Amino acid sequence: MSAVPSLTWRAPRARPAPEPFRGGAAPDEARSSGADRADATVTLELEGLTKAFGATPALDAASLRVRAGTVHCVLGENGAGKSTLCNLVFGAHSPDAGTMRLYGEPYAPQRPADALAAGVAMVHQHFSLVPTMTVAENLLLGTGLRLRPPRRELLGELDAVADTYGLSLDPDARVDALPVGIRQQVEIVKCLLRKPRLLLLDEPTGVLDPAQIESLMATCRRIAEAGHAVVLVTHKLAEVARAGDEATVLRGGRVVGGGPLAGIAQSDLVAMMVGRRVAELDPLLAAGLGLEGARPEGVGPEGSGADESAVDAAPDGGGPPAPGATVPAAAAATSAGAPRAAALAVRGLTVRRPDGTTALDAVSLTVARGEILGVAGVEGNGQSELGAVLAGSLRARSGSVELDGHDITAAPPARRTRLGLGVVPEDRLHEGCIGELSVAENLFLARLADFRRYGLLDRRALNRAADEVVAAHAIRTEDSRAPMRTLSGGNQQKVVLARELALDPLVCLVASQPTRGLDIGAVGAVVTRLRDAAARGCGILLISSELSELLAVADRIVVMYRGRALGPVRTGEPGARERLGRLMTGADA
Ligand SMILES: Nc1ncnc2c1ncn2[C@@H]1O[C@H](COP(=O)(O)OP(=O)(O)OP(=O)(O)O)[C@@H](O)[C@H]1O
Repeated sequence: MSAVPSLTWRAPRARPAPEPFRGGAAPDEARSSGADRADATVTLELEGLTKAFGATPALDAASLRVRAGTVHCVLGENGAGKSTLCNLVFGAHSPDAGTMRLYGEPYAPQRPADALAAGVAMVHQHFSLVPTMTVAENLLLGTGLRLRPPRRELLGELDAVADTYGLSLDPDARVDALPVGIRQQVEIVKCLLRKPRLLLLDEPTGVLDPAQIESLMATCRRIAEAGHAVVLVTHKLAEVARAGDEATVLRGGRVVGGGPLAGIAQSDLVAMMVGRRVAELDPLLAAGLGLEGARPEGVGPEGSGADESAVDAAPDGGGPPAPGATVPAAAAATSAGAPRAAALAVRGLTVRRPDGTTALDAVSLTVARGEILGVAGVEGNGQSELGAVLAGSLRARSGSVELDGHDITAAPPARRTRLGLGVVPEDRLHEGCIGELSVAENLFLARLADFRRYGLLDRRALNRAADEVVAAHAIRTEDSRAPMRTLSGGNQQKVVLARELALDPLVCLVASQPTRGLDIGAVGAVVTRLRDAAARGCGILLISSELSELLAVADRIVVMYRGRALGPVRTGEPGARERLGRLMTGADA
């Protein structure tokens, strides 16, 4: 284990007096006069805020103060109550007990419209845009019916946002044709157009690429420097370091610590988040958190002997280790010289988008048994389409896909699953699970027939089996019979991963952004499970926007650039990160 990568908190900033939000006046007069009367240095004050969902205590007597002119980070494990806190402030839920004050005035929003009228805007974990409408139509919807400005005015305001924050959008693009990172930017711009005094950002960076994250962090700083406030929910300490002034850490719904970041050591912050002292942070965990320098330069998984001659060089011969064989992770990737069977072979995949542009351009790649092949790239270069074609939800124009020697090019998803293809989709909520079904049903979605007795579903056996998986994967739910939609975002992700990793047989796992939204401990657990699966002979295609994570986990990495698969780059070779960076920007394409 190596030491925690060095990370310095920024010094606290001088706090300028609140001033009108750049680009326009406050939405209503009452707001600014309220602010004048009250303690202008505190934007939001929560006192004893409590919320339970049935028997589940989501937030337990939480108190915190968000000062004007600051970015206040809210941190904690999956299910700690972070989204619940934001939803209470945004009026999406009502507290069971406790009080809120906004700029010193009593504040009790009954619905999001009340919060918006008070100058509080929120970017949710999950998208709230209408996919079949254009960006402009969505933004017009976002302004509310009463104050709906004409399109001309909207375009002017979009220009102002672009000037101030560097976030420019094509107003005529249809939302469903946009990559997820750009969709998230539309959500953010929708909030900025409201000129909020308090912006709540609930894990906004999961779908953003590094440049977009940097631009969002700069946006947070600009809002704070204009005297307003941002509540930033994140699992990434690098973002806390980049943009935060103060932090509050939640665990099990309770505030367990926090304060100005200048006065908190990073190790103390991590200890507060996970509930125990962590002397050293595993580089893999650090990578999952987006901390740069998590792994020494050019050092990949030990002894990686994966074939690096060409993207589509298919190893042949050499069977997988026996299922369940306890091969150390590094050893599975080793077998230097011994060619290994292809778990997945993709040849010449070509996909065109509805607008005629090329999403995949003759992509060929091979994932060997026991290998973790990473797929890197700036968002929107074909990674999503590659994942969708492999999952069977998108048809390629030409090319072929073979799983363990079986042609699955035109196979429906169920046949792919039967043959041993696990899929963790990018959009877990809409494609990975069914919100209205129970956690247990979601965990065994493809295997419900195994629990049939006398033609009926043996729910008791199903729930018992689910309880075991829930415990093994540290999924936070009161009951495995609870509807999936009641789980926190990170816990939904854990369910999808647990289900796909339990497939039998599991020949290949296509995992798109599998650690997105996971807390510090869960990222480490996922990385370990992926390595264990590879050690058992499963091939893993790991599509991730976290280059550090790919460098830490994968044997080889291909880069998607304008629909082409470039590379591969072996993670162990010196200068791997630089080479990948050049491929991602097209410099070496
Ligand atoms: N609508 C709901 N119905 C039932 N339980 C809920 C609901 N919303 C949240 N919960 C529960 O409240 C607890 C806190 O959830 P919350 O979404 O606030 O966590 P979080 O800290 O945001 O987690 P994550 O990092 O995974 O997003 C969890 O146990 C969750 O299952």
